Amino acid sequence: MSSPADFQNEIYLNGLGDVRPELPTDLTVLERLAGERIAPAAYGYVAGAAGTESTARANREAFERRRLVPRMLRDVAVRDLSVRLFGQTLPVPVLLAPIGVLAIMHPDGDLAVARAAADLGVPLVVSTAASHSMEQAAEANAGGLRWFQLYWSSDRDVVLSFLTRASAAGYTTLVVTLDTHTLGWRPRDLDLAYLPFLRGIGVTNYFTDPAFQRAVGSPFDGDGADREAAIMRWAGTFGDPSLTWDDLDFLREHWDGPIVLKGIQHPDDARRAVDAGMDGVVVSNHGGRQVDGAIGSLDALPRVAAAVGDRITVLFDSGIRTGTDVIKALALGAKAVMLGRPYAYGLGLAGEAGVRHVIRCLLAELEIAMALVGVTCPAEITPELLASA
Ligand SMILES: Cc1cc2nc3c(=O)[nH]c(=O)nc-3n(C[C@H](O)[C@H](O)[C@H](O)COP(=O)(O)O)c2cc1C
Ligand SMILES: O=C(O)C(=O)c1ccccc1
Repeated sequence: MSSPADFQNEIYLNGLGDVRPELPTDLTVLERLAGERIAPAAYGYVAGAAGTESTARANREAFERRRLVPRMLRDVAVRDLSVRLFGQTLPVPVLLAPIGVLAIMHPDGDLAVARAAADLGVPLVVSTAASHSMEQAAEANAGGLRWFQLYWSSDRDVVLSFLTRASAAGYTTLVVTLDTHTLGWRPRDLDLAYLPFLRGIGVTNYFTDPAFQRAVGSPFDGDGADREAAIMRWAGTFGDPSLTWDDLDFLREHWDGPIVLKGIQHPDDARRAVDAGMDGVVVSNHGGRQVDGAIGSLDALPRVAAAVGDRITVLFDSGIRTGTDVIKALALGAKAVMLGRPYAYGLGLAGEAGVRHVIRCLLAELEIAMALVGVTCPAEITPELLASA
């Protein structure tokens, strides 16, 4: 049986034949490389964050501030990275975060990511704003575990249609993103006046949707004069800032599987998620892309985890860059984490191979670090592994 940590041996053995990895194995270095090689507007869209980007920095700083305290002589020869979530076994406590408009990184976009995820056994969350349709992504992800991320459109017919399509395409869990009913103020994109959607990227799920097509006026082929009308319709209905907690009943009624709320930072909101009958929350600040000055996501995690206890599942994202980051988030109460920007950079640098590289680096480092801090499985990762602040 191969394990993620074997990637380390593979790299060193390849070195005997003078073959070295084509991309950096430190994902923060890979991020810098992406800044040098990827077209500025596209790179800026991915790397950018809201305002002065202080929250994006706070996300990283919250990880830097916490330190692990390794334990010795605990027999870590046999490791099992799997976790049980919502009645499913995930091979690793890591999922790929939903990232829209991936085609700005590489023409294969979501298909390359979906293939790499299925191949490496990493569950994938496909974005509503994907560059390929959710059905195409599902096909590329055949045999993989996939969840669907919903941007809750102000057009309820479109929401219903998305839920029906997602269920039919084998998406098991619904991730509802609450923090982006409106785009944050993003100076990098504003300064370049660059928004991919207005160029028709990231709208495929809408353009292929029968309810959306009806609203624009059929027949609609996504071309010519129709196209502009469709993009404007998208811009006008993408989010619904009027939503409240009561609206969650609508989703419960129309989605059979687990529902997870993404973008939770306050413990009271986490409690409300429990009260609303949700199955989980993702502690996330959208990678600092929405509210500049918001709390670093890892700093929000302990109080959210304490608020919900074991009643629902706590997931985490925003700032995961290394295997030890995963350990820190799990130690503070997350059951699993979502990896964001790094895999988009991998995609931009080297397509599917780049995504594979990023995933393999993160998981290898995670398994190795788990063994070195003295744990054999995610359940053994507890707050005692952290130095008290
Ligand atoms: C380019 C880009 C596009 C994103 N698109 C979506 C999206 O469509 N849906 C969503 O819920 N989150 C989206 N996110 C947020 C990610 O799911 C995740 O919360 C964030 O990337 C975590 O921060 P990190 O990448 O710095 O770790 C996007 C993030 C980036 C960088
Ligand atoms: O760019 C984003 O952060 C994002 O999540 C997004 C994706 C699609 C539409 C609008 C925002």
